[in-house]
Amino acid sequence: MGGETKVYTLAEVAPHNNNKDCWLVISGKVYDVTKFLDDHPGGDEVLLAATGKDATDDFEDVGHSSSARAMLDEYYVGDIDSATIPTKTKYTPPNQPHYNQDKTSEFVIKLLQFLVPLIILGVAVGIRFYTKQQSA
Ligand code: HEM
Repeated sequence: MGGETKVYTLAEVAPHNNNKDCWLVISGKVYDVTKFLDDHPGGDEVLLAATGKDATDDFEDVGHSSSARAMLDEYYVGDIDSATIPTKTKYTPPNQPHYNQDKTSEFVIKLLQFLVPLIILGVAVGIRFYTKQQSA
């Protein structure tokens, strides 16, 4: 009976971002929560703040109950074209071997900074000791 699932782009969903018309994207699905705004135990502001983006993390971070999850069906209007959701910025770790190499030379420099004055001091004390002995 029902027609095909409507697939929305994020650009189509994003304008539904006010208290007269509020759509959310959660776990790949689009929900029209306009009628739920006043009833949401977490308040309407958090829902409005979660519009225009993938609100999955916002929804999950709250740890919604299973009854809250069951309510989702009621507001379902279609699916989101996931290609239109900007992917999360991938963290690319710094070049590891190079980074390690840098660390090693940093360590050697620190060690030298510590050792060189000690060596100079040691040599100076040695010379002083030696010359004192000779003149005595
Ligand atoms: C259609 C989507 C949503 C539905 C059906 C929904 C439903 C509910 C329900 C039933 C509760 C009561 C506690 C529970 O049963 O878990 C709740 C609490 C809450 N919701 Fe949502 N929620 C939705 C989306 C969101 C989003 C996108 C946010 C954004 C952060 C959010 C934030 C909160 C917060 C902060 C509470 C806690 C309120 C409190 O305990 O004081 N909700 N929600």
